[in-house]
Amino acid sequence: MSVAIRTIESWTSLSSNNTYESSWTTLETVVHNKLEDFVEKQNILVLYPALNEPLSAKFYHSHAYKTFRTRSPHMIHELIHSMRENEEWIMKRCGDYARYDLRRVIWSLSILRTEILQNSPFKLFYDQEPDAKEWNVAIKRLANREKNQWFTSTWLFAECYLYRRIWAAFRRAETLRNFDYFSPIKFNTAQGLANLMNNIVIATRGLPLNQMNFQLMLKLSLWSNRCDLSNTADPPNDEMLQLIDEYDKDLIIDQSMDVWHLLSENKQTSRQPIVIDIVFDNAAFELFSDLLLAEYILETGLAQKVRFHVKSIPWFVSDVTAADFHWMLNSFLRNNLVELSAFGHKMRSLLRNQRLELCSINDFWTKPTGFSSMRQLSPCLYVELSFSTLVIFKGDLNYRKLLDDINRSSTTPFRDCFGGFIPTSICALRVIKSDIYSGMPLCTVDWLTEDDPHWMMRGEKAVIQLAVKTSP
Ligand SMILES: O=P(O)(O)OC[C@@]1(O)O[C@H](CO)[C@@H](O)[C@@H]1O
Repeated sequence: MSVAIRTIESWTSLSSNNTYESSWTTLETVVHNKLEDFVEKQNILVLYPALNEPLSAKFYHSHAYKTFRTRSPHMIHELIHSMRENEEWIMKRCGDYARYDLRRVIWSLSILRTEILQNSPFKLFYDQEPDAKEWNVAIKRLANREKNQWFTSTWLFAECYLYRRIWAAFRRAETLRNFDYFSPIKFNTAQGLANLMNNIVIATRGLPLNQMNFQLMLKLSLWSNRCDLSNTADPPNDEMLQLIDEYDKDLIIDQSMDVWHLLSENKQTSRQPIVIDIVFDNAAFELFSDLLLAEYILETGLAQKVRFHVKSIPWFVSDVTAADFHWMLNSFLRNNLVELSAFGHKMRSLLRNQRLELCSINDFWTKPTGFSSMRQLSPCLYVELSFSTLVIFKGDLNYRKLLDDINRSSTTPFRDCFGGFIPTSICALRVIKSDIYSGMPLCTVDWLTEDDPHWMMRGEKAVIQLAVKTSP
């Protein structure tokens, strides 16, 4: 969006003979015609996503289309800007030669940006990374079906490919191969929120075990998903904790009570130590609120262990990597704010006595596939999850992967959309940021869309959904 705004501004300042209004109208027509050209040339269908098909940018009225037309090119533009702006800082971390490597990386990123805007075919990976072969097989398979371009392939494949390409550009550079290029934005955001996090720590000390408090912690973790850094960059509200009840009006499906019943009944009956998994989404505030939820679950005996899952490479801008996790923990430990620092010490001791566990890195989480293929592609991970009482999937992308990114009718029951993926009971905490749904009340999506065709991209509405795995 802001890329378009910049173009508009520079154009209007050049055409000094025109009034602002007429230049604006002329420009709108130019932009519109250009868009029409693109739509026609690239065979974009001026339709909403087709039912029962995977989401794809080939549908003009879709978030996928918007992603590759504006969001992703803008994200790359911002990344280049951030690399330039942080050059000195990067050189301090990665050595003087990083200056030259940065030039090459920026050049590769600009090419990537152009490829998206021109809807070019996907290129193969020529790097030595263990997953390169697998990616190339998948790309060649798509090429055979003429679906190997940004706008014609599935959205999930293309967007995962985008982040794998960005990673490849940095991996090729000797001094930058282990540098997380999204870390400046993740670290700065987290640092700016220290006071808010400290206040929330104070307000949540010693919360007794009851349904209300459990729902509060679960919902805090849910609404923190509003604060990803790729889609909704708005900072969390200072009064977030106090506003949770008010946010209920935006909670379209709220199964938090069912989650409570599942866990509290399990606490009474289980003879085994109870394990719960959280598949993280975003770093900074969302990660903090997920840690708070884990702490509450352990303190109140709803589980004896909570395991965390992170991404193996920098992903979708703000997804949590192992380095982000450790960075955040250390930043708490070193913090001058007493309660935040005490929270850091508590987390560290829970990790040391293995009541919290950061699971070993698994590259399944960054594969361009939905979770229905986990059993086949990553059987050990599937088995590991099946020992858990509940897996909590955070965020929009995990939700899309749960549904295999297929646009089913919005009222299809949640569990019926998993394509057989049910290692254990599954809870999704998702702020809606894309055009895919399940288990929605009849007509809800139609009514919301009638009021505001872009509601699903705004990250204002949310769902808490649960699929219980019953014993065979
Ligand atoms: O997963 P998250 O952080 O909640 O969602 C972030 C997001 O930008 O990533 C996805 C792809 O762009 C979208 O589905 C979504 O809008």
